[in-house]
Amino acid sequence: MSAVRESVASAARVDAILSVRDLTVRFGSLVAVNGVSFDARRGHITSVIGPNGAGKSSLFNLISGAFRPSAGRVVFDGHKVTGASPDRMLAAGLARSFQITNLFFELPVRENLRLAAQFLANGRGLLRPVASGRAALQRVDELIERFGLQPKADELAGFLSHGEQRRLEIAVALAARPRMLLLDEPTQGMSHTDTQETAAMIRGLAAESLSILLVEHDVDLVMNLSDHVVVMHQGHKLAEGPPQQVRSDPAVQAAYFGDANHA
Ligand SMILES: Nc1ncnc2c1ncn2[C@@H]1O[C@H](COP(=O)(O)OP(=O)(O)OP(=O)(O)O)[C@@H](O)[C@H]1O
Repeated sequence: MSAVRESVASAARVDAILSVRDLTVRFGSLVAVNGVSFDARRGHITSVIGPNGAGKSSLFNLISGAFRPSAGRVVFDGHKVTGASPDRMLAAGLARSFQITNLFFELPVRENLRLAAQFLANGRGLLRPVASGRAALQRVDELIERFGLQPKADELAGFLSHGEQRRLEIAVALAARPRMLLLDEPTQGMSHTDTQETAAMIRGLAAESLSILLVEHDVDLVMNLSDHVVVMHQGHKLAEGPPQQVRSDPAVQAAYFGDANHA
């Protein structure tokens, strides 16, 4: 490798908050994710797209620690976190929001946020304090305002609308001040208006230096939001690059947009 290429490669590495290398997961004879490598840069919105069954959710689950890879590694902020549980990932600064899985429906909105701001789970069902009660309450107030949840703050999470629950889910993921947020289809099941609001919210978070990895079906949303797009197809990485470059890549058009047009 030439000196210039080497220094460019090294600059890219310095800027990467998340590096995925040769990540692979097999389910029996099916290789759902097959040797996938990419970097997500600090403060950027990186998105993973691909047609149905491409391996997006499996990749998300591998990165967030829900699945253990058959091979490959995940490095977050310089630390190897391959196969670490979601709780350990959160403690390291990598939060995930996966549909509506982090909410206590029988508790008020405010209490859901307070628990997430004050404690981290340790994977054995035990909670360890990470912020004082006062600091946690301050964080809760910030998040309630930030996510427009003031009118709902004292309602039970189970009584919120679907869109509000998705918003609260993201607020809960952010309560412990992670440096990176993984989002799996954050606008799934949302109205057009809620989708636009969520997109603006994601953009706002990135503008405040939060690094974001988005796994998403909605091509237009991804193309509008992302700094960098990774396209998956049949478990492999098919292409990656800035949105416009990826959109015009003939292999992507054939494999992805062709399929999408006929979906
Ligand atoms: N836990 C599992 N056990 C067995 N096979 C699985 C499992 N999870 C996913 N698969 C298979 O792996 C392949 C990739 O699935 P995955 O859900 O990762 O794709 P996707 O791109 O997220 O698809 P979609 O957009 O439809 O959600 C599919 O063939 C799926 O059936």
